[in-house]
Amino acid sequence: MAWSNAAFGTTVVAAAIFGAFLSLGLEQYGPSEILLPLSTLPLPASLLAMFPWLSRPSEFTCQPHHYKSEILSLDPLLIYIHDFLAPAEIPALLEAGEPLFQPSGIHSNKAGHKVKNQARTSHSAILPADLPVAQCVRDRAVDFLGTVLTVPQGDAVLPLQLVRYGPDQKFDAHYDWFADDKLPEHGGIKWNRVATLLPILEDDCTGGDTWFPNATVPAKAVAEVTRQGDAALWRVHELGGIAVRPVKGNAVAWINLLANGTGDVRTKHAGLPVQSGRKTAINIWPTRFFS
Ligand SMILES: O=C(O)CCC(=O)C(=O)O
Ligand SMILES: [Fe+2]
Repeated sequence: MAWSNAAFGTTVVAAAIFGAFLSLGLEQYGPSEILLPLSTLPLPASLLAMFPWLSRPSEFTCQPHHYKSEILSLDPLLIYIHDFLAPAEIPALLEAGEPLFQPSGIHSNKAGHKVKNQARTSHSAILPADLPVAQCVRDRAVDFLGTVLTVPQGDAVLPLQLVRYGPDQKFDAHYDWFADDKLPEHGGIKWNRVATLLPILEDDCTGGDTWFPNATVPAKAVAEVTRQGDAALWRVHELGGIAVRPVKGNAVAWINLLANGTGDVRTKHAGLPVQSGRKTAINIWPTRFFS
């Protein structure tokens, strides 16, 4: 037997500790969410030597998704996605973004430069493209969009951008797509945003709805949300269209480009001012590059 008594003993103790953590984790979180809590526990050095992946907090195992989607508006197409984010993804994304927030910009020219503008007073944090949890969310967005995207043949999802609003901060009505003559360039290649997915990370706020002034919904749906009152996920806006309430974990998705590749003016939207508290969302922008 090549194993020494000491090595055997260490292994048994380590396995026992690992088993205890595992059962604790399973009870509290269920099998799919165990990796994140485990990686935050102080673990003995012998255990870390045997399972080095436990010591890397940036590691993240993609969570199985449980989202449900429903169409909010056909004209333009707006899709509401319940539980787009898995619960363990939310703190991991916020933690990664926290040190990276800067005043949000607006694209000013074709070179892709951004400038500050009073129309957009939020803060944004661009997450590293190789952040494991961001890759999980990005891959889910690609799956969700199905045939809308051709990844990797020409389309891509840009690094996720967190966007955060405090009191009185907002983003006035705008489009996420660029007009043909204003397409930004990356390394000399023009690009445009095919679609937008906007999942919510923090909803502890009043105000902060995402308003789609051109969205149309059938009268029966309006009657139903009116009946639901404050519990409704969206409301009819006094100036037209619908305003979608920020709800942690849920998302709204829409398609920015028409089939002919030009921008859809019906997708105009605004991040209405947060009145109190804080709202944080993710801009997921599946992007088409024109070679
Ligand atoms: O925060 C919102 O509700 C909208 C954000 C948005 O439209 C954007 O960042 O492009
Ligand atoms: Fe937008």
